[in-house]
Amino acid sequence: MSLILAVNAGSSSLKISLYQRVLEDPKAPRLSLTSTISSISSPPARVSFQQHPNLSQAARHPNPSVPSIRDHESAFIYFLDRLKADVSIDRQQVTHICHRVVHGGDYTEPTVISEQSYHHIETLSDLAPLHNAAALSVIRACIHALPLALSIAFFDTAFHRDLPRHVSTYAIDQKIAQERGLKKYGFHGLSYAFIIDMVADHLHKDKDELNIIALHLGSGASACAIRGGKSIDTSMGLTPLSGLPGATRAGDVDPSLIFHYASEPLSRLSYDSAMSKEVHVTRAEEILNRQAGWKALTGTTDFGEIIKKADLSTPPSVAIGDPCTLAFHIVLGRILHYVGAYHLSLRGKVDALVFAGGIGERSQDLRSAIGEAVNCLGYSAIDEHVNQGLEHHEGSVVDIGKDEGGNRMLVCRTDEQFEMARECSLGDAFWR
Ligand SMILES: Nc1ncnc2c1ncn2[C@@H]1O[C@H](COP(=O)(O)OP(=O)(O)O)[C@@H](O)[C@H]1O
Ligand SMILES: CC(=O)OP(=O)(O)O
Ligand SMILES: [Mg+2]
Repeated sequence: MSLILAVNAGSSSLKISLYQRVLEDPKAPRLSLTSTISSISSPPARVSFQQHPNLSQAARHPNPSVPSIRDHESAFIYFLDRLKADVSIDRQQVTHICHRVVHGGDYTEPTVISEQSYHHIETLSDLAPLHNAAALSVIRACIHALPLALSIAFFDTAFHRDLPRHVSTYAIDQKIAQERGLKKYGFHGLSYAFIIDMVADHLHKDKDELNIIALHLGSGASACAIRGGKSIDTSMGLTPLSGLPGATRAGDVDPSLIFHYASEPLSRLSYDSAMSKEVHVTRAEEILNRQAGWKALTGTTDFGEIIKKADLSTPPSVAIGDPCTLAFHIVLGRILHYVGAYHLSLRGKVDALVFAGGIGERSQDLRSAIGEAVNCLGYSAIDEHVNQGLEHHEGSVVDIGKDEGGNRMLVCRTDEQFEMARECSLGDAFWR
């Protein structure tokens, strides 16, 4: 039996799933166990560890906190210890390990980790300061613990490889842009690839005829306009900083803001934090990636907490005094900005608006507020009964719209680990 381990180092979490490859049906690897270690960036980290067949049962228990987890590497080592102690799986059966690597630069296909590809990912660390170095620390730990397994990197950027040139090009000197690879790359691609598959299936449409606006809203948040199953625009850019605000990321600001924000010179410095020991980021990147976002506005990275405290009945036109209400409206307003723009990019031919990610899947209040605003564009009104009780609905995609006449409103329980395991299982080159 071949086991595929899929590891997803997000900015605030480490999600790991173990699958069995099914020879007769390689596009459907079978889940054996899954673990999520969340709040890594705002300790104590919380851990869920669920084994098949008790997956949904275990999900109902609160996740215990584990103070010894300080970063992605210690989170992964904790997972390996649990695997050894709690599960009777022979680790030698893990033949393939899939790693989500956020920035792949000009690598647009899944790539076996070698000295050369490792170095390539390392050189891109400055372009994904919350991600690439963390993923590399887990890759090293994996190679150490499971030296015989094949480690493969799957890139978030790959999905956006065919962005139209006028979308991916910044209005700067093109000679410098090309020499240094300064363009819009886009991220959350594994999630968008999964979403397209699941939504096409749900709507009984061919993937290459599917037009959707997808919102991946988590600690990092992005929007994507998808036409004919392909990304035609997305809100993140050269790095995962631009576009929507995130837990600790500012999202779009006037680029000149940073020169007025910091009083000290913005010199290059070696940033030594528990999250990413080796990344060299400028002070500007440090401020905009780690000291901003809704954490800077409210003191918490947890958007669920913010929504609980916000006064959602206050319309944004009224002066907002309280930070949680302000943070909620900033996030809502920026999301609507992209939905409106992408509705136009797709010339109004949109099959569905899709919510995904930790916040998109869990925040009924944010979905309600977005639903109310986009109704004027022909999107179906939200069925609050379904929207508020999503946990009672099984499956990867749930319709939260009231009528099937308008553009559909869907929630997709995205699964980047499954997407990697599927691509790995289908990739003949990895099984020779
Ligand atoms: N009930 C909830 N309502 C709204 N947001 C939530 C809720 N539970 C968790 N979240 C948010 O989801 C985020 C994690 O999303 P996720 O997509 O898993 O993160 P990552 O970006 O690390 O992959 C948390 O930072 C938190 O803000
Ligand atoms: C690209 C990105 O921001 O990813 P995540 O949301 O997992 O941190
Ligand atoms: Mg994520």
